[in-house]
Amino acid sequence: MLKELDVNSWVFGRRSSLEGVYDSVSDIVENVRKSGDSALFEYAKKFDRVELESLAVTEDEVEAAYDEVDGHLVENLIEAEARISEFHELQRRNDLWLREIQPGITLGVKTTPLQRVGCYVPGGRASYPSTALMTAVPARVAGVREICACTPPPVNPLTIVAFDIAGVSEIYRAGGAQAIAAMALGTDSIKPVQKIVGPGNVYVTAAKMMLRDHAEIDFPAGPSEIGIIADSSANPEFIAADILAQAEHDPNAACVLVTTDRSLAERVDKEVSKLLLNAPRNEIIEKALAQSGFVIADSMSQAVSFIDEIAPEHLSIQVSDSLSVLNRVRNAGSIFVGPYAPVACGDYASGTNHVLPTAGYSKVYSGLNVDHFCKTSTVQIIDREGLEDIGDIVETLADAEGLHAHAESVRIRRK
Ligand SMILES: NC(=O)c1ccc[n+]([C@@H]2O[C@H](COP(=O)([O-])OP(=O)(O)OC[C@H]3O[C@@H](n4cnc5c(N)ncnc54)[C@H](O)[C@@H]3O)[C@@H](O)[C@H]2O)c1
Ligand SMILES: N[C@H](CO)Cc1c[nH]c[nH+]1
Ligand SMILES: [Zn+2]
Repeated sequence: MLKELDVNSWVFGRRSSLEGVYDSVSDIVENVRKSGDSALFEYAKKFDRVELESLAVTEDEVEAAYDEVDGHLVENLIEAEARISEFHELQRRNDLWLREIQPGITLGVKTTPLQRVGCYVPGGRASYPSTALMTAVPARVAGVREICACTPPPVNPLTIVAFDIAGVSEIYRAGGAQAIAAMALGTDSIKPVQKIVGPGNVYVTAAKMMLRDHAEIDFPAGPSEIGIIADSSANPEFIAADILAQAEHDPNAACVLVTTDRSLAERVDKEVSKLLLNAPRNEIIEKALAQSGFVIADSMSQAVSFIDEIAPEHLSIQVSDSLSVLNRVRNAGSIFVGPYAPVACGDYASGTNHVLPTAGYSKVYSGLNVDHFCKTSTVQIIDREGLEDIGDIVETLADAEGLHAHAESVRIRRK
């Protein structure tokens, strides 16, 4: 079931799966640009098989959603929200910090939340109330005033409840590339946003990449991935369970086991086949496993460098000296250390964020956090004494650049 992989060609294949949908996504974007709301109604019928009556979810519908869902589920959502909020509160920066660098010169940084952001919450092959929390809670913690959200119809009432718990002010029934286009370009019903965050399938991710001139984005957060680094001390059943857990998201999901022990790879393979027999989403999993597999490394150092090349969305460390691997590894969206840290804990309830870069992008992007919803301005407070101190440098360098007016703006004050 799991085949041996070549790291380089696997990494290349992961990136190119997005390129395959750019043409169809650009048609969808153009249609939303031209026809706005009516394109959203049309695509809901075509892709989600829903005849929409309206795009916006009303306050009455939010109230009705609470009546529809089991109270026990709501309690669990509230508990998860509290854990996610607590971890994200720790990430908040001071609104303003100032430090006197020398007499007369004080420098600092002022942090300002974005005004209006859009959260995309997937809903094609599964519904994702947890992602409603993961996208909106950091925005709320950052202080964003207007948090709008799009998710494909029909919208699960639990997702509506999760939006409400997280503090979302506007919810729209729109999915896929068309939802991203609507939030980036605006339609009659959906006011454009400054930034779009949230995960989705290849269509959603391609649309985010294409519309970056109109709305800033978090990063490409496409089909789920797990990388596992393991040695002979690892439990093959636990590893197989983690593989299935990410594979069940999407036929384009991918799982890679990197190990120094070939016999572990064989045992994991057997466990995967066993677990698959009772997996309700086995059709999706089998497709995802077709682009998954294992890599045999000669040493733990080589295993770490393979993981760094793969740069997985999630990394599970299943080795005897896990802290040494944690210290050495550079590229992974979120890292799960030890046999009792399944990725599913981060998906729902440890408090960390599950919106993470995929397709090798954890080499350059961080997972979703409070900073994604803020921007900073540097500040300088300079008095006469401070200006006297740095005035010569400014005048000299400005003159050297031939920028007379720059130099003069200092000279005029020092007269
Ligand atoms: N990286 C992360 O942080 C993260 C987190 C959670 C989920 N995910 C991923 O999010 C994805 C969710 O995918 P999903 O499909 O369930 O939901 P989705 O909401 O991303 O996509 C559903 C939408 O895709 C569009 N679509 C479907 N087929 C299409 C086609 N042929 N052409 C154009 N558009 C089409 C439709 O508009 C539909 O509403 C999975 O890949 C999952 O692994 C990633
Ligand atoms: N594993 C997903 C990120 O790739 C997040 C998620 C949501 N629900 C379950 N899992
Ligand atoms: Zn998951």
